Formats: sequence, structure tokens, C-alpha cells
Amino acid sequence: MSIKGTTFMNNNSVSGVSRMRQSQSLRVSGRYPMVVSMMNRNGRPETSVGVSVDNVVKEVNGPIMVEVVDRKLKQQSSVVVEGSSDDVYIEDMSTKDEYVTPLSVSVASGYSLLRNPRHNKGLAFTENERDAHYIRGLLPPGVVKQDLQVKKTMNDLRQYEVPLHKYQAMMALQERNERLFYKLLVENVEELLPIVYTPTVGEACQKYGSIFKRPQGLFITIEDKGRILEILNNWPEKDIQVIIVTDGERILGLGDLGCQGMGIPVGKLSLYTALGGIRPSACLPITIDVGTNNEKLLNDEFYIGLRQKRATGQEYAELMNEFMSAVKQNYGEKVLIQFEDFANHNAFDLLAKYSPTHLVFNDDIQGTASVVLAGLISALKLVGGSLADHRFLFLGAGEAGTGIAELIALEISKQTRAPLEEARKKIWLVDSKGLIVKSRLNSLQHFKKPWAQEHQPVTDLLDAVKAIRPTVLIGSSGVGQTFTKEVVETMSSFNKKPIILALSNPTSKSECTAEQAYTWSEGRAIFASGSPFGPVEYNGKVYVSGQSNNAYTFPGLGLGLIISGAIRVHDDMLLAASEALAAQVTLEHIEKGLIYPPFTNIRKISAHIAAKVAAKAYELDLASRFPQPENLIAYAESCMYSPNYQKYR
Ligand SMILES: O=C([O-])CC(=O)C(=O)O
Ligand SMILES: [Mg+2]
Repeated sequence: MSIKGTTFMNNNSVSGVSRMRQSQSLRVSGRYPMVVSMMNRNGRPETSVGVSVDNVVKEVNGPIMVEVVDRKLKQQSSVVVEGSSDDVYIEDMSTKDEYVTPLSVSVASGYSLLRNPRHNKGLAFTENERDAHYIRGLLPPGVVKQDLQVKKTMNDLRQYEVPLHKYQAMMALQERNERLFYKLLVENVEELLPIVYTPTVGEACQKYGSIFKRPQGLFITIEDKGRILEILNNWPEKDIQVIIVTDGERILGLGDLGCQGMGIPVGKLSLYTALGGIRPSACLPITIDVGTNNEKLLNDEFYIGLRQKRATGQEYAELMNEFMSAVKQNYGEKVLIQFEDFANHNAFDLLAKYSPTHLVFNDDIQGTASVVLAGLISALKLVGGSLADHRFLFLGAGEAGTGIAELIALEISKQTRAPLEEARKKIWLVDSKGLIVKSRLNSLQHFKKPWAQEHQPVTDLLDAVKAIRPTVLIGSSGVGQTFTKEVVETMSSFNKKPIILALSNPTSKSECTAEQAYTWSEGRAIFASGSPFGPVEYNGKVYVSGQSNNAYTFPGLGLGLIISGAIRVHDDMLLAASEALAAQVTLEHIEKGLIYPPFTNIRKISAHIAAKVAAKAYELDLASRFPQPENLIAYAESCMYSPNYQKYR
């Protein structure tokens, strides 16, 4: 063996040190930014020439070659690699030996290795690994491949009939063997998405107090004021790239679940890894607990959050401000913060306040919008016309409703060069008080004001459908069964192919089911929903509907922001994400009435979205990683975390 390597682990991030010989080629690979430095014998950065990395200390994203070409390089020099614990490895090009740095010499071994979900492989540890890492005898003698583990675990999961039990089994797997969890998820995405994500995650949040086993993210409470930085430092990972944060006030359409909203950031971040390829150690779920106004939870003996009413106003704002500053201070300006499931009265303000200074986006306002716009672009291939030729009616004028409306208006305005105010006139919103019209202007919340149209008051959805005669009906109200038979029939009476999107989650909050949409429209509706529905048979024909859920874009959007080192999110990036997603819908899908591609290919879809988003970041001068890769799609793919086991030396 020609490299005498030592590696050591500190808080799960890894440094690999390898002594260099003269004229030796080492290939250092890592999927995400790592720092590669040449050191001299005193442990100082080596400045002598002879190393073909252009800088002595270099931040790189993909595999790089560190090649020693000059005999002047001192024998004692070493290459030091610092990166994530997941993917960094060093390969000696002359011998083709591969060294996986995370598990060498002094890293977790023996029993603690089996208890470390990031490195545990269960029965897949080879004979050699069992000897090298002191685990012989701690496992039964059988050695199995990861593929067989996947097969067995899927068989086990399918034995459970109750979705929540499958969810619990998946969470237990994630805490036992992270790579196996992700391999299952990546390879069975359509089957497992409804388990680790919507709709089952909604039920998991409702029962989170009872099913909670181990912390999967950080809890920061209103009582932690002044100590947020300290709390962030308690998290074992330091190199964080994505944070999803909620305060639990509007979890899906289920309302205020307080601290139990944690299931949402945990579930969404597992999709960042499975669907977008962000390495798990770079993902941090956070729940801000300022109390809850949910009386049922406050009186529930198993509730795990603060037992107090929600803090509001200045107290709330100060906590969020400290949080946002601490995150930036700790993880730098390129950490992505995704706001998730905040109530309307905070969501818009937080986004407006922190967009100019932080890399933030709100998934419910912006993520959902980019997915819906993509679906509409596809649907137009079925119904004809351009966006500007259509009339849109929303039930629900909160985050999703106004967010989608605004992105549609932006796209119309871009396509027709009409002012935004003109474009907005194609879009009508109904809230709990009826159609949003000018006469209500004074009493409207600020985010609804741009949507007040000149029209006489209309108090309910059915009358609004009759009055506006929309071609597209979008539900984002969080109230189930509001697209009644009469509403769908009326839509179908003046549209050959009414576009009906029932976006509210989970399934119980869907404005109508797929079956209702197809039956009541006599098979003519172009339908998609936020939570998944199975195929529906109507009049001897099978209808498959799409899932119009932000899960299609946030993983790819996040990946694009990360690989370009974006420092801000721009609306044009959301439009780019929509266009990239719509471009993945083939004629074959369209002919089946599908306005979204299947989730099976989601990693490829995410790479395309990431590439378009990253390209936009470079174009808008918001990127900070240079040089810009030539082929952004291939680059995005090469950066993705692989759930396959690594060989341990
Ligand atoms: O989580 C989901 O399925 C979509 C979403 O963001 C929401 O409904 O709030
Ligand atoms: Mg959400």
C-alpha cells in the first residue's frame, strides 16, 4: 500500500490526511464542497509549485485530481481533505486503491459502528470489514448485499397495513441505517413518498407526541432567546447546506400542531436527499416552538411542546430575528433556509423581511407556485391557448393561492409584455368571505389586496364559478370537499376540458377526490391534486391523475442553488424551475391526461431543474461558485448523494 493515510473524525465531519510521494497521483473525490490543501511538514499550507491544483487551498464541488508532478515537492508533504463524512474518499491512481476516509483507523468501530446510522451497513459488512472494524461476532455470520437488504426491507414494510406503521418503520430504519433508508426511498419513490411524506406525515405530526422516539432535528423555543447560537452548535453536523424551519402553526391543512410540526421539516429534508441528492449530513430540520393555540394539544398528556399560547408580535419577531442571524453567522450566507407551514400572518412577512439578506424561500408560497405553473404549462398542451387566454379562479387566498396567482401573473406578463397589474386581471380569488373585489379592499389582509378586482360582491364559490366562468379552478383553501358536484358540473358545462387542481393536503383536505372530478365532469376534467390519488375507472376507462405538490421542485431548486453557490432566490429561478419541470412532461404523458411526469424519474427531473436554476443564478449574477460548470445537468447529477454503501478500508 503506498499511502499511509490517517483519518480522524470530529463531530461527524471528516478530514483525511495522506502523505504524498513524489510523482504520485491522488484522486480526491467528494460530492459537495470540500477543502483540499497541501501541507508541508510543519502542517502549514504548502506553497511550493509542483501540485496541479491551481490553488493551495481550494474549495471544490466534484472530484478533483491532486497530482504531484514536481520532484521538488518535499517527501513530507501531505494532502489534507476536509469535507462531509458521507462521500469524501481518496484514491491512489497508480495502484487504484480506494480509501474511504470516514471509516479508517480511529473512526467509530465495533459496537458503536453498528449503532451509527450514517455508517452502519448491518449484515452487508464484508468479512474483511468485520475484522478491520472489530465487529466480528457482533453480527450473525451471513453477509448480504445491499440489494437484498432492500428487497427484504420492502417485503417487511408491505406487511404493515396501516400507513402510519409503515411511517414508523421507515423512521426506525432511518435511525438505524441511513443509506439503506435512502436506497429504499430512491428505488421505490412512488410507493414510499406517500409514507414518509404527504399524506401520512400529516397523521404522524398529529400523533408526533406519542410516536416520538429520537430527535431528528433541532427544537428552538421562545425560552431559548439569547441562546440560539449555542443550540445550533449542539447539532452534531457543522457543514449545513439546507435548513427547513417551521413554527408548526399551519401544518398542511391540519392547522396549528405546535411543536409536533417537526415531522414536516424531517420529511421534506429526507426528500431533499432522496429526490434532490443533497447529502443527509448537510440537512437540518428545525422547529421553532413559540407555543400553540391548539387547546387539544395543550391538554394532551403526550404533547411534547411548550404548554403555552403562541407568543406573537415583537416577542415572536425578536426570536425569529435571532434565529435568522444565528443561522447566517454559523453556516454562512449560502445556507438555504426553507420556510415551511407558517401561518399566513407570518409567512409573507418573514419572506419579505429576509429575502433581501438571506438565501430563503417559502415552499408554500413559491415552491407550490412553481409546480402549479409547470402543471398549467403542460395542461395547455391539452386544452390549447396560451396562459393569457385563460381565466383562473382560486378557492383560498392564502400562501399557496396568492403565491401561485402571482407566479402565473408574472409568467403572463413575461409572455405578453403586459404590465403585471394587467396580467393579474386574468386571475380571481375567493376566500372565506367570497370573491375578492374592490369593495372589500379596506378590510383585506395586505397579501390579498393586489387581487381585488372590479366586480360586484359574490359570496360563494359556486356563484363565483358562474359569474367568472373560469377555465382553470384551483383549490388551496385547506378545506376538504369544497369542490362540490355542482361546482365541478358547472365548470364542465362551459369548458370542454376543465382544469381542476385540488391542492389542499392531506387527502382529507383535498377540495375533491380524483374520482369525483372525473365522474362529475364525465371524464373530461384535467385533474391533479396535492395529495396522491390512485387511478380511477370511469365508464370503462382508467384515469391517472398527477400530484401537484411542491415536492416536484423544492429538491431540484435547492440543489441548483447549492451547486451555483447562490446567495439569493429570485422569482426568475422559480419560473426556470417551472419550465424545467414542464419540459419533463412528454407527449406520452400528455396523451394520458398527465400534466406531471411520474415521480419515478425524479432524480433526473431534479437535475434538470437544478441546472436551469443554477444557470439563472449565474445569469443574474447571484452565483458565487466559479468557474461555472459547462454542463450543468451532468454536474448536478455528479453532485448527488448516492445511497449505495461505501467500501470501508
Ligand atoms: O407538504 C406538502 O405536501 C405540500 C405543502 O407544502 C403543504 O401542503 O403545506
Ligand atoms: Mg407546506
